[in-house]
Amino acid sequence: MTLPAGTAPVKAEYLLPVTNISLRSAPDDDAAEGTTSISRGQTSIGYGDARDSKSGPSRGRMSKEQKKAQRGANKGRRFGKVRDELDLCWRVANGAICEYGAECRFTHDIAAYLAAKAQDLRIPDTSEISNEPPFTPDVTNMGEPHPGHASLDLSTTCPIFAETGECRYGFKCRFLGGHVRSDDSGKLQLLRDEDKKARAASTSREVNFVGPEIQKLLRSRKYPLPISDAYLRELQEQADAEKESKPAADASSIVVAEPDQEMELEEKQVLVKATKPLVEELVEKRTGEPTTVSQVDTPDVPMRFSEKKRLHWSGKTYLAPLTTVGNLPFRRLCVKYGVDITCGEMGLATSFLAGSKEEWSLVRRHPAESIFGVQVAGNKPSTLVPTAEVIAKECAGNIDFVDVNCGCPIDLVFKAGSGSALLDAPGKLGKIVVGMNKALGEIPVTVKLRTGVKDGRNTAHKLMPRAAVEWGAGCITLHGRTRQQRYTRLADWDYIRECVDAVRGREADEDLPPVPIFGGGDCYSAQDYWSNVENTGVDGVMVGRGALIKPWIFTEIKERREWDISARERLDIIRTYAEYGISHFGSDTTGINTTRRYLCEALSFQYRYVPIGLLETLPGRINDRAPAFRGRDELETLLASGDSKDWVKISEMFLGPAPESWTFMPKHKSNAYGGEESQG
Ligand SMILES: Cc1cc2nc3c(=O)[nH]c(=O)nc-3n(C[C@H](O)[C@H](O)[C@H](O)COP(=O)(O)O)c2cc1C
Repeated sequence: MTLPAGTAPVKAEYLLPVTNISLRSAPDDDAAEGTTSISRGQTSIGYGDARDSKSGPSRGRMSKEQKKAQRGANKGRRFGKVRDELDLCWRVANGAICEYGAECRFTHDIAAYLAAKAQDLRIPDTSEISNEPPFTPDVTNMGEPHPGHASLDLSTTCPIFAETGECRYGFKCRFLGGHVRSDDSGKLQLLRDEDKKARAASTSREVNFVGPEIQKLLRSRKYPLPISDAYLRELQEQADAEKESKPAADASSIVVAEPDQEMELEEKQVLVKATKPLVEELVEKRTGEPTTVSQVDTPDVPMRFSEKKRLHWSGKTYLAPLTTVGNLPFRRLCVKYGVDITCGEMGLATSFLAGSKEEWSLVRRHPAESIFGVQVAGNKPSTLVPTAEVIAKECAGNIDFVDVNCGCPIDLVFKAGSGSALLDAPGKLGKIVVGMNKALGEIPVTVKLRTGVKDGRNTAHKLMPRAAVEWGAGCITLHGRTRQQRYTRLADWDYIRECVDAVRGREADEDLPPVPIFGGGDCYSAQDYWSNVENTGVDGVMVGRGALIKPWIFTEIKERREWDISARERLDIIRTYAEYGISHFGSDTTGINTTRRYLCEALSFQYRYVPIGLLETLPGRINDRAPAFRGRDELETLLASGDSKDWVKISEMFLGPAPESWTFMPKHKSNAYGGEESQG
């Protein structure tokens, strides 16, 4: 049988009978990039929030394309919290005394709370998993029920307690039986493992908690920002001076003007002045030779470029920043499978400065993430530079780089002049990168670009040499697509090679050592990875969807092999994700169901993997559409299901039954679980 071009070459024996042969509907990665994010509060627009958000354009005001893009997508994705029936006071839950006493609005009655609480959970070991339905044992069967408290299973293991020697969820934990015992009087006591606690302090504790006090200071604009203030004053003074001295400007000394670029002449002149001392410092640092021009730095800007850390990233693997799905548990999973560099989800500078709790949660890092950065988006120095300064101060010692998003394609971000709009505003971008470099002290600034805004009008080859040589970017990543281009067309790796050449040429002219350059787009196998490195001269490939669909891709890349992973091994990955999710989101009822939601988001990518053992030719390709196929066993078939009800079923193997009140709204209406969408 001949399959249509662009179809994954699945061997005949795995294809479903001819009458059933249909291609799976093409996954919409544009929608995924644009609509996966949860609403992170009013001040915040994540990659996906733009269209999910109430503040997005009304349908009446949308363009034809916007309306088309929305068709079939779940616009108002909201994920409510699932709570216990009785709400136990947090202090009492941790064995402490609540100062509010009888006035507290939460219950202090532990026995009553436990009587109403859903029963303990147990995450089955993979050795208990079979390849046939029901696959996992009934996790609601309790191994060792507590004689006095029916909801407690003394045989269970709490992933947080097992890792850190204590569980911050105390009596609220859904694995409570794993860290509670009755004392002689029959009273329940929470357990602690002091040795493990001490050991875990450096290996398991997440870092970069920016708490309510700092958030409040930011909200009230009382957070001190001396470096940003000095830099912004400097820019302002230069702008004023330029205005006064008009038309004295010598246009020949000004940075290359692009006919289609929106930057004003004045703005460019300011940039030239503002960046000059920094360029000289950089040249001196990278060549070891003194420059001829004066290089006195602004006295109230303490950090000099010469103190910047250089990034030695050549040969390292890099997981792309991925809103919603690139959360901490997922990044940790990719570290387990070999990734070296991880980057948090995009956060908005304005939301960081507004003290948004949700935005500040994006800077959290797991100690397993050995090279970790935070990504910010914004449209001007006056928001991005202060954001960098706060990050440098609050995350000191726990952050390896800050990345500027110059690629986000979504309308609300683009129209505000942020994300990919910066590709057409080199003057502004230069001021942003230079200012952030100052504000960040020794922490490097990196930039992530698309090739350009419009098809046929690439700009990256002009921006990248300037970012490397003039603005002091510590690393550049280039996604080989324009803003306009959709994921259905392949990334332009030839152009990526041109951009690498342009940077290397400029560095050679200035006698500067190379900054690392990562290319990105469509990498789905070790073969893709290494051929892109060899053919284009990039230092590495940033992997996005390839890692979402097959988180083990980093092992393949490192070991230069294609891994015919079994369904059971994949289930092991899912189990690990569930454990990491609980560690991060919490082991109480709310945390379990938040983990379930993000696990389902992860599965909404993982189901797309067509096992390579089923293919006629290797390697698999990311853009191939899968015909309807069955796996080598029923478990493999289940893992290939695009039905969100199956993703929930898989989550139930590890997280217990989904509560009735729980809903999951995937990106497409057609397969919503639990909500109205699924019923109508
Ligand atoms: C679901 C999703 C979320 C994304 N979120 C971000 C983001 O927060 N910041 C960013 O710079 N790029 C984001 N991107 C783009 C990726 O980082 C990457 O550049 C792009 O997917 C191309 O790489 P790939 O072909 O390997 O997926 C996102 C992409 C997807 C599919």
